[in-house]
Amino acid sequence: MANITRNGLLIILSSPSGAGKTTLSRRLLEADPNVAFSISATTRPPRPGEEEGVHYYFKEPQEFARMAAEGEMLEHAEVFGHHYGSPRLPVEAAVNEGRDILFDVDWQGGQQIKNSALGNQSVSIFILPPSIAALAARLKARGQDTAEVIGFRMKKSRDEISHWDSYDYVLVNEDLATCESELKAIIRAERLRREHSKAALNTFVQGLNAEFERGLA
Ligand SMILES: Nc1ncnc2c1ncn2[C@@H]1O[C@H](COP(=O)(O)OP(=O)(O)OP(=O)(O)O)[C@@H](O)[C@H]1O
Ligand SMILES: Nc1nc2c(ncn2[C@@H]2O[C@H](COP(=O)(O)O)[C@@H](O)[C@H]2O)c(=O)[nH]1
Repeated sequence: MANITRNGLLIILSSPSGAGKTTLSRRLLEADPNVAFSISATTRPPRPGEEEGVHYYFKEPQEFARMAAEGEMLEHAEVFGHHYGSPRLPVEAAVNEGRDILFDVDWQGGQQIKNSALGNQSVSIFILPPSIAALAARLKARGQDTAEVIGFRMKKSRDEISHWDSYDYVLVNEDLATCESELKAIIRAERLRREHSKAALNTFVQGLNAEFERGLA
C-alpha cells in the first residue's frame, strides 16, 4: 500500500468570542488523535475550571514579555486587554512529526502564523455566529464572564468579524454537528493537498516512473 507521509498542518481557528471555537476544537481533538492543540500562554487570569498546561499556560505579564522578546512565541497579540501567544517549540515538534496542530487564536495571531515560515503549511478557518443575538446569548449562557466582560467582548466582535475575508474558509456555526462535520471535511481535504506532501509525492511518482522504465506497464 502507498505510504505517502506528509507534513503536519497548522489549523488556525478564529471567530468573535463566543462563536464556538473552543467547543469545535474540543470535539475535533476528541475525534482525531492526529491533531494536537497548541496550548497558548496568556496573562488572562484563569476562569473557573481552567487548568494550567491544559487550557492555557497562565503567565505574569513580565514572564510573557520575556517569552515574546526572546522569540519563544510563534505569534502573540493583545486581545481584550490581555496578552496571548502560541509557544513555538511544541508547534515545530508536532509539524516535524507529521502531526497537525490546532490554534484557537484571534485574527492578529492568524495573520502572524500565515506570514511565518510555517505559513505555507497552514489552513485558516473563520467561524461566524448565525446572528449577533445568538452570539450574545451564547456568551451569557456560557456563564463564565461578568456582564462587563461580555459587553466588552460583544463590542469587539464587530472588529473580529471584519477580518473574515482573509481566511481560507468561513463556516457559520448555527447547528454544532453540521459545523463540526464541515470543519472535519476541510481538514480531510487539506491533508490531501499536493503542497502538503510534496517531497513524499515526488518520491512516490519517481517510483511509478521507475516501474515504467523497468517495462512493467
Ligand atoms: N452551534 C452552537 N449552538 C449553540 N450553542 C453553541 C454552539 N456552539 C457553541 N455553543 C455554546 O456557545 C458558548 C460559547 O462557545 P465557545 O466557548 O466554544 O466559544 P469561543 O469562540 O471559544 O469563545 P472565546 O473566544 O470567548 O473563547 C458555549 O457555551 C458553547 O457551548
Ligand atoms: N493571537 C492569539 N490569540 C489567542 C491565543 N489564545 C487565545 N486567543 C484568543 O483570545 C481570545 C480570548 O480567549 P479567551 O480564552 O480569553 O476567551 C479568543 O479570540 C482567542 O481565540 C493566542 O495564543 N494568540
